[in-house]
Formats: sequence, structure tokens, C-alpha cells
Amino acid sequence: MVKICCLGAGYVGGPTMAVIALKCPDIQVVVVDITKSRIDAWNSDTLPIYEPGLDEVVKQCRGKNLFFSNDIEKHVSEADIIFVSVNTPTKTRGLGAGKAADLTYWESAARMIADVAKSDKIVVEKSTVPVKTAEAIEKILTHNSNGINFQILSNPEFLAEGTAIQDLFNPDRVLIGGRETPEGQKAVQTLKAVYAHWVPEDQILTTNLWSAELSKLAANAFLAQRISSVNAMSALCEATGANVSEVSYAVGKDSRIGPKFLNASVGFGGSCFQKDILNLVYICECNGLPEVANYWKQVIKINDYQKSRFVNRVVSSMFNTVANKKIAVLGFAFKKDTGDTRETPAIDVCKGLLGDKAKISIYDPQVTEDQIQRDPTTTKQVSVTWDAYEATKDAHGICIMTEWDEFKTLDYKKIYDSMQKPAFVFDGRNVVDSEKLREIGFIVYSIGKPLDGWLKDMPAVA
Ligand SMILES: NC(=O)C1=CN([C@@H]2O[C@H](COP(=O)(O)OP(=O)(O)OC[C@H]3O[C@@H](n4cnc5c(N)ncnc54)[C@H](O)[C@@H]3O)[C@@H](O)[C@H]2O)C=CC1
Ligand SMILES: O=C(O)[C@H]1O[C@H](OP(=O)(O)OP(=O)(O)OC[C@H]2O[C@@H](n3ccc(=O)[nH]c3=O)[C@H](O)[C@@H]2O)[C@H](O)[C@@H](O)[C@@H]1O
Repeated sequence: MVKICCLGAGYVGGPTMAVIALKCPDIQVVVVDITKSRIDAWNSDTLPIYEPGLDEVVKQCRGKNLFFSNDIEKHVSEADIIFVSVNTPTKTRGLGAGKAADLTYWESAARMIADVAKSDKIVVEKSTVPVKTAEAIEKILTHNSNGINFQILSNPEFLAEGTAIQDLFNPDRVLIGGRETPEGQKAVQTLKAVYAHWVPEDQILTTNLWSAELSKLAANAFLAQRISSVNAMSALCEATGANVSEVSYAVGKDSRIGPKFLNASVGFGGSCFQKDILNLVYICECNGLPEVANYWKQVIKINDYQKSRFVNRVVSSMFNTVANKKIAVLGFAFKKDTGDTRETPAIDVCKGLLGDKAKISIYDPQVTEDQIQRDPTTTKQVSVTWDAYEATKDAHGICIMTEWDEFKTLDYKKIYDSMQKPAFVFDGRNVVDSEKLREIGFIVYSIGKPLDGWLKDMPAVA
């Protein structure tokens, strides 16, 4: 029986391995992590991450061919294929701080693999890493190998949170990069055979190592660039009376452009887009390509601009101050159908409003108070409720930060009646029916939409 071990039981390692186990009953899959509480949660009824469909997949395979364990060394030494899906955050100190990827977790994983391996292994980069990381990992492994053969593959993950299970069941493509040697190609075929259990062969792309590593950074950069492009347009829409939804629809109808990923928003969030673009920028700079670096940097600048533009809209609409005013923040996760708050635009918006001394009350159906209070910028300065009506009671304004479906069907009349007047809604996700809300009496701001009469003469430059 082929044995797979995955280092890192996070948002990628957990769901990816659960789906491999489900689709490959002939393979044993063990997911290990240095964090004991995470493994305990994977072995419990309350999984450590919220992801639609994940519970069912885990329930079907856990204890059969899917295991979660803290015994890292045992499972690494027994495995034929080792996926490394540890975190690769942005470096906060030293050379490349604020841009380069911090590969500390990766390096220590590689050293540990070299230490405990007693048989040949295929080591798979699942984490998103800078192009050429495989070369560094190869050096660490081969210089500490005790004669064991390691083949490094790059197999970046393209799942999105909230749709991870669907994305894993029906991936647009699976990408596998390997060395162009007979041994490298054999390893590529071994990994390909795993995915071929459920992914059509023509959707499993094989490339050289560097193309696979760079394609992941490029894909995230392209996706984020689409959002910054439409968000840049949203500012122009507000200035001219155009409607960003109509513009996106018209632009996306061009089959060369396509309709997806053109929703204007308060800005993109999530643990990866910003980190991966910064990483790309750093790599460009290191390769003497400042023009290319500056091009991609602009995607992040527009994202920051969009968030501060939103805060300025809120403050300027409410008589240029939100001091001591209660602002209800509906949604804190970086997108719907996840409880993940990493790099969520809600944090920056809350920071901006707190800077103007607002009193903030947050409601998100999947984010716990503990999780919100853990962020140093929001600690103790916000209250967290488990009900949208409680959060909005006596509020002066509402900021919608996540596109949870339930925000479309709230009883806005009831909410309006319980709020201070004039009552404002700032829709950072274009989820509410602004005309209906205006009929109730709200003053509504929707990103990139023709402005409410109230807002027209109020400057809101970032
Ligand atoms: N979150 C996402 O949707 C996606 C993330 N990625 C990439 O996948 C990688 C992992 O991301 P997430 O799963 O979100 O991170 P995460 O932070 O949820 O999980 C990483 C896990 O690795 C564990 N870990 C760290 N060092 C370890 C070691 N030496 N041995 C065993 N476990 C170790 C940590 O305790 C943590 O539980 C990152 O490189 C990310 O860029 C790629 C595609 C999608
Ligand atoms: O490498 C990663 O981590 C992953 O990053 C993203 O996935 P994810 O961040 O989970 O979620 P997305 O659906 O891409 O959304 C990212 C952010 O962009 C925002 N967004 C998305 C689409 C859109 O049209 N407008 C928009 O503002 C979302 O609300 C969210 O804040 C990519 O979509 C995945 O392919 C990739 O694997």
C-alpha cells in the first residue's frame, strides 16, 4: 500500500489529504502537525476549520485510510510520498522583511525529513513557495541524506477557501513539476497516478520544477490583479455615475476576458494574495526586474486604496466623524463560507474606524469572539455578538464586510427601526438591495454604484 504523509494540518493539508484519502482507498494518508491542538481537533467532532462538505469527507475516511497524528517522525519515516503543506508567511524581520517568503517552517521540515528518512522518498512542495525553492530543499535533503534518494516535486494547490472540497473534487487542473531526469520523471508519474484516481489525465499538467513553482505565484497574482482592476474601476464608477456591476458584466461578456472574479469589493483578503504578490515582487527585485516588480506592487496599492477609500466614505458620510458612534460590522471573515480571518479587509476597516474613535460591534456567523480579540488591533476595543440584530441595535451605521448569504435576507425594516437616525448602510460587498433599503429610509453606499443623493457632495478621497 502506498503511504502518504502530509506535514501541516491546515487549510490546505487537511482538506487536500482528506480528498486524496476519499478518492484513493488503496492509499494510506496520515496528516501530521507540530500543533497538538490542531491534530486533536481533526480527530474530534469539531474540525479545526469550517469548510462546506469537509465534515462528510473526513467522517467517511477517518480511521480507515485517513489519520491525523502528532507522531511526525514515525509517519515521515514510513511514507513513500511526503507532502509539505506548512505555512509560508511573509518575513517580518531581516533580509527581505515585509516581502520575501519566510521559509523557516519549510527548512525545518526538510531537515527533519532528512534526519528520519530510512528509505527513498518523494517530497512534494504543496505550500506556495518562491520559484527555485525546490533547489534549496534539494540541497538540504541531499547534503543530509545518508545515501537516501530524494525526488522533489512541485505540486502547488489552487483550492479557494469556502469551496475547497468542490475545487479538490473538480480541479481546473492539477500541476506537477519535476526534474527532467529519468528519476524525476518517474516521481512525476507516481504522483500523477495518485491524482489520476479521480482527475482526468488531460487536466494533470506536468512541467519543469520552476514553471510549476512560478505558475502558482502567477495565478494568484493574475486573480488579485483582476480584483484590483475592477476595484479601480469602481472608484471611477462612483465619480461618473456608471454602475460597476453593469461594467463588470459588459466587460466579462467578452469571452477573452470571462465573467469570473470581477466583483468589486472593499478589497481582497485572505492569507495568500498579498503574501504571494509581495513574494513575487521580491523575486522580481532580486532578479533585477524593478519595472516588473512595480507593476505587481500596484495590485496591492490599489487594494490598500480601496480599503481606505471605504473608511473615508463611512466617516465623511457621517458628518466627518464616527467618534463614539456605534458602527455594526456585519461579517469579519475574508469571504463567505469560511471562518478564516487572515488578512481580512474587515481588520483594516475596523482599524480605520477605531482610529476615528468609533465603537464597533461585530457579527459573523463563523468567527468567534476569541478569534477577533486575538488580533492586536481590535483587542478589547470592539464587542462581538452572535446575532446581526443585536450588533445593529442602536447603531448609527452598518458596514457589510463579508458577502454571507444571510445578510441578503435580514429584516432590514426591523434593523432600521432599532437604529439611530439617519441610519447608514455601507455595503462593502454589494450584497443588499440598495433601492429597497432606501425605501425603508436608509442612506446606502454600495461600492462602485451611483451615489445616494446624501453622499454626492461629500468628498471621500483616500
Ligand atoms: N489557505 C489556502 O486557501 C491556500 C494556501 N496555500 C498555501 O499552502 C500553505 C499552507 O497554507 P495553510 O494551510 O493555509 O496554512 P495553515 O497555517 O493553516 O497550516 C499550516 C500548518 O503547518 C503546521 N506546521 C508548521 N511547521 C510544521 C512542521 N515542521 N511539521 C509539521 N507541521 C508544521 C502548522 O502548525 C500549521 O498547522 C501556504 O504556503 C499557503 O500559501 C495554497 C493554496 C490555498
Ligand atoms: O493560494 C491561495 O491561497 C488561494 O487564493 C485564492 O483563494 P482564497 O483566497 O481562498 O479565496 P478567493 O475566492 O480567491 O478570494 C480572495 C479574496 O478576494 C475577494 N474577491 C474575490 C473575487 C472577486 O470577484 N472579488 C473579490 O473581492 C474575496 O472576497 C476574498 O477576500 C485563490 O482563488 C486560490 O486559487 C488559491 O489557491
